[in-house]
Amino acid sequence: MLSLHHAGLIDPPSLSPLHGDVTPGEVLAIVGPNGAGKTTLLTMLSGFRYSQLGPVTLDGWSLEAWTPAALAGRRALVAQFEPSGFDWRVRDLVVLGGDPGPEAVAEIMRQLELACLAERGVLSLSGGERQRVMVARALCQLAAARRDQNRDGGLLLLDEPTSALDIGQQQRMMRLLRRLAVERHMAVVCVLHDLNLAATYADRVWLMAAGKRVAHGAPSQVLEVERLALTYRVELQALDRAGAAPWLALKP
Ligand SMILES: Nc1ncnc2c1ncn2[C@@H]1O[C@H](COP(=O)(O)OP(=O)(O)OP(=O)(O)O)[C@@H](O)[C@H]1O
Repeated sequence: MLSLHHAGLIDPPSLSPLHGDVTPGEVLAIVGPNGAGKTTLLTMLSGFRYSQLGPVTLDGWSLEAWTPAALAGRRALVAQFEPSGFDWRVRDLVVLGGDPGPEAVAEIMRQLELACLAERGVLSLSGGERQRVMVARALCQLAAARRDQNRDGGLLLLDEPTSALDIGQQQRMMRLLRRLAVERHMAVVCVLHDLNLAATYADRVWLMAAGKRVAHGAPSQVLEVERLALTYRVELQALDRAGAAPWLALKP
């Protein structure tokens, strides 16, 4: 379990103290306007940047206490902008962070519809294809560690993993993330700009604005039209869906 104990940052960008847990088996969506601090928060949750206030702990240990190798076996980050200098073959790139073996790699490639792209150079791929490759790489990293340590779980952090995907791929990506949480007992943290994806697939939502978490809870509690209108400075209309968070649409 990942826990924040009044964790935050002082340096610009600053993050106001946050308290809370991210638990295995759940999908947590982090939403908020541009510049709200979502990527900064994800960087702190992943241990690439340490909290300057209270600690962030993973399974009871401060992230600072983890060695890079041990941490790489427990959490994987899919960043918003991945370096793409070298024209890796897709098959080689996906196992760069860890190789879980041919069967597991083939399964991950199948899940992300990459099998037919395995021999291609990554620079020749479309934006959406490349985005799926980076998710596959993170899944291979965690699967390799799970196999070596003979356990389930892991923390998967993704920064806007659907930003380049068509709606079909968005649905398949979000369904995959849900399955990984439920069936593999992973904790999935996902920065999303699409509030309807957050409403449909997340168990909980954190709404960020100006470096602060301004609301958190179930999607139906957090994603209220009035709150979003104020936070995003947007005019929205909500279409009711029985038992679920309303479907949000821009007013013309
Ligand atoms: N090194 C830095 N020095 C000063 N300000 C920074 C630095 N890095 C980021 N910022 C600022 O901190 C704020 C939060 O950035 P962050 O990338 O976390 O936002 P975000 O919510 O992920 O935004 P977006 O939705 O546009 O991706 C932004 O205003 C950004 O310009």
